[in-house]
Amino acid sequence: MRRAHAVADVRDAEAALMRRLPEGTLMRRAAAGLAATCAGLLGRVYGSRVVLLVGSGDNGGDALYAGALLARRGAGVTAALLAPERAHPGGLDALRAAGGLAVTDLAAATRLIDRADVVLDGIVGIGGKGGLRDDAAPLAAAADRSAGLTVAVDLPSGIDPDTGEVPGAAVRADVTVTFGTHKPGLLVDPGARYAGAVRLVPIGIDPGPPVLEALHHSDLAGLLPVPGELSDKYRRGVVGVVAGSARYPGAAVLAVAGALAGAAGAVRYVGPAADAVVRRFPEVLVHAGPPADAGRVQAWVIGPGIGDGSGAREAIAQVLGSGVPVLVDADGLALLRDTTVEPSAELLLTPHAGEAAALLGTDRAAVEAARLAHVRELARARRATVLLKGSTTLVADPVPAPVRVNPTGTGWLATAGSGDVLSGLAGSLLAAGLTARDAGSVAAYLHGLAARRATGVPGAPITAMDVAAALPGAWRDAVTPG
Ligand SMILES: NC(=O)C1=CN([C@@H]2O[C@H](COP(=O)(O)OP(=O)(O)OC[C@H]3O[C@@H](n4cnc5c(N)ncnc54)[C@H](OP(=O)(O)O)[C@@H]3O)[C@@H](O)[C@H]2O)[C@@H](O)CC1
Ligand SMILES: Nc1ncnc2c1ncn2[C@@H]1O[C@H](COP(=O)(O)OP(=O)(O)O)[C@@H](O)[C@H]1O
Ligand SMILES: [K+]
Repeated sequence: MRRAHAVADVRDAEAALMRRLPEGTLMRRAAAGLAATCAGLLGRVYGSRVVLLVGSGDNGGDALYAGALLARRGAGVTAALLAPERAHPGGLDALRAAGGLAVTDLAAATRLIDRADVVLDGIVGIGGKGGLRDDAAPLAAAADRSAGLTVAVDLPSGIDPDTGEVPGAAVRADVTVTFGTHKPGLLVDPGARYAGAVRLVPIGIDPGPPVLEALHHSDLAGLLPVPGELSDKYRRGVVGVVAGSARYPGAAVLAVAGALAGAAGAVRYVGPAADAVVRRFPEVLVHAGPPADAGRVQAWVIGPGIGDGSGAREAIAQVLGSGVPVLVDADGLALLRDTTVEPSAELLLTPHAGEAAALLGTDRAAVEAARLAHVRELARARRATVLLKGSTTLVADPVPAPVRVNPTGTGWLATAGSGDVLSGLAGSLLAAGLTARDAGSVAAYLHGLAARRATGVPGAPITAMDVAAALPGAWRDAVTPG
């Protein structure tokens, strides 16, 4: 599991450790890790051109000490000082002693950035508030234009470390070297898009429980169910899928395709698209009446393509009161706004940003700009586990617990119907006995992995059915050791 901690906890942990260590130890550890990464990226340090963007805090100090280490190995290092009178004095002395230069003329610095092999962004780190200020923004733009690599110190300056919100201009990094632990803003979009490849340099701090966590490949084997000797199709769990309509039969087929690739022993389809479903998947049990009469299931998936007619309203009331976990997606989410039935078991909602916005009474752009805050708010307000789809899919519980962020996926997943496959898959895992939190995050992981397998490298358009077809391979991949 990859974990991210709140800035306040990082600061407390840093203070606790610093009381036990000689002054400057943590900064030296950070700078050494940073310099090692830069050296690796440069290949040959001697004769390379390195520009440091240095702000007024310790983030700039890290950049200066790392610059000093590179200068000692023969790099030409110049620091552009954004706040000359407040630049970290020890770092500045170290850089000068190693033969590096410091400039305060930011126009001259911009010209140096154009020709740099590596630009180190030490403008601001976890002490940053708001977007980049006016003097720093042109330097960030120059680094973006430059052919050299931009390496962010701790996090790209201008992104909010705790939330991933990007309120103004920000540095776009190719690589981020972060210290001690990940910061939530590095893993959640839009901030994650600015971070590039993230490398963690341990500095010995112990910041306690995380606020965010991402499943790692090695976590999957422990979470995915494996049938035992005594398993039969009912013991493995039956998932009921209420999806599709005469108008949208495809949604039923796609949700069922996802459900069949999950861990349930059987899939029971309920709705008017049974013919289309059975033609494609003869193994599915079908039922044309309401869900209450369909036979036993261990979890329901309801919503994709069901519309908002009276049958759909009746169906959502029935499944919410059924006593088994329910996943609500797509049209089902709109119906949830009017239903008065209290869920009788775990509830997992799988909105995209637009659907989450509608449930919260805000707009899509607001949700996309502050995904972490909105997923938490929706989980609290609806007393449900919420899986917010999109790039960096998030899964939040209604009770205080780290939010899960999905590390797999590709922009090619943004294709019609891929969400239906995801809801079927997650519902199947719910039926197999996973909690809503595990079912949602494991499904998102496998779904993203399947999409990557289907799209290949460097990537090409894929359909939702391609994603479903790639799920068994993704599952095998996920449980293969090492
Ligand atoms: N914690 C740890 O374990 C370790 C932390 N370490 C390092 O320390 C870093 C944190 O250092 P920090 O606390 O000095 O804050 P930092 O991020 O440099 O910036 C604060 C200054 O920036 C300014 N400023 C604010 N917003 C701004 C903006 N938008 N645009 C421009 N400027 C802005 C603000 O100044 P003012 O508002 O007064 O002008 C303030 O003085 C951390 O990220 C890591 O790199 C490591 O060395 C080792 C262990
Ligand atoms: N930019 C993106 N990067 C990665 N994945 C994305 C992106 N946009 C959407 N997705 C994923 O694609 C799927 C789309 O689901 P959804 O919006 O419900 O579409 P549909 O309703 O057509 O099935 C979700 O799994 C979502 O997380
Ligand atoms: K930075």
